[in-house]
Amino acid sequence: MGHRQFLAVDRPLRLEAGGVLPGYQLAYETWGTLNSDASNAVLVEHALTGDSHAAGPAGPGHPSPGWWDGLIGPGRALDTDELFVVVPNVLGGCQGTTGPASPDPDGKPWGSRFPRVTVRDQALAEAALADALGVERWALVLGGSMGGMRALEWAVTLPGRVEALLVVASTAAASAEQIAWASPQLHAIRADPAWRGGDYYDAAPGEGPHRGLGIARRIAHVTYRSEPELTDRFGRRRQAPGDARYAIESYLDHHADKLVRRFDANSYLLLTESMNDHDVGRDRGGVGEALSRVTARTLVAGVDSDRLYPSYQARDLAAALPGSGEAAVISSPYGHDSFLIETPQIAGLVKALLD
Ligand SMILES: CC(=O)SCCNC(=O)CCNC(=O)[C@H](O)C(C)(C)COP(=O)(O)OP(=O)(O)OC[C@H]1O[C@@H](n2cnc3c(N)ncnc32)[C@H](O)[C@@H]1OP(=O)(O)O
Ligand SMILES: N[C@@H](CCO)C(=O)O
Repeated sequence: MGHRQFLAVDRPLRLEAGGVLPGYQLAYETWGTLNSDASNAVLVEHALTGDSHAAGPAGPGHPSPGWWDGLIGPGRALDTDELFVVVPNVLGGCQGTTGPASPDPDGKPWGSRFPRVTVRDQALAEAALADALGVERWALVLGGSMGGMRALEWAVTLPGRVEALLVVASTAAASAEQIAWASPQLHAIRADPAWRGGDYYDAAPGEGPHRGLGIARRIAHVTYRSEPELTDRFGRRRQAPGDARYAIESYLDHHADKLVRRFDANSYLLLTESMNDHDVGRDRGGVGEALSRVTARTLVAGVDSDRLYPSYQARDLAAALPGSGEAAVISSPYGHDSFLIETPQIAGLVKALLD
């Protein structure tokens, strides 16, 4: 429990954009025990640079403690004395699940040949994990940001398999603004000469497209926080005497340095484009029509200071989801990243939905 496991899926996955993956591996972690009628399983979906390690301390293969540790564990909102909590790493990612850095059937890294993957494909890929674990119907599927997109796709694509749904700081379809913020990030990586068209896996250690990925993370990280928070925390301060950088620049450098040490640039591109492509209404007669398929008990929450996924998107989503009440508001100065920081508020939402 709480250590990384792997599921090998040996059948082809036909992808929405037309490609095929001949097979794939999913990395996942679980906490708690599946009960005899498999009615206590919860699926937790991570965001862009998250992974399967949602709970527990740092350890081998996990440089950081679980990203929703405050939520998952004995006596916590996702009480692992009662619930069986499952967290897969997303398809196309780089933390154990098949992605561009993984070997193709000939044993060479996929690199530029890895097919385009949508959020819908990612949810369907995870259905194989539910099957393998013996979970026909999740008691709850939840996630924030990109994880919220995946949770929503589960509830629309496989409505009979989702009893309750919690979507935090996310949207039914990526907006022009969200695609706009992603655009310079994609360009930054592709403009890095070390990216080499996506086939850089033979580069010496430290010589991959780290500059491009670091620039992408700096741009993204600004959008993850709020303007008042940055003003309060950093203002116009310089980082240190003799350091020409402003403190905010040093902060962004730090987050860029941390990401390039743990994340693959091609996965960043792929996942960013899957978020750009996210639209639950695609080929389903539009967003309203798609959301009308959802049978789960639902709760949607937005963050009042989120400039990347503004809270009106949560309100619109809640209004269009059958049976969902008004969107909940997470009140926080921390912007989009509040879904990772304000765990007591998320815990309240989980409890409200489960009770
Ligand atoms: C679900 C998932 O998908 S995400 C997986 C986890 N997410 C991430 O790692 C994303 C990147 N990190 C983050 O977004 C945030 O750190 C969060 C959301 C995880 C936590 O937010 P907070 O607790 O508010 O952390 P904050 O953004 O202030 O960052 C703290 C770090 O910045 C560093 N820092 C703060 N000020 C400065 C500065 N002026 N110069 C350099 N570094 C600085 C701190 O030392 C600390 O470093 P550490 O994380 O290596 O210990
Ligand atoms: N900090 C989060 C934000 C994206 O939603 C991440 O890196 O996954």
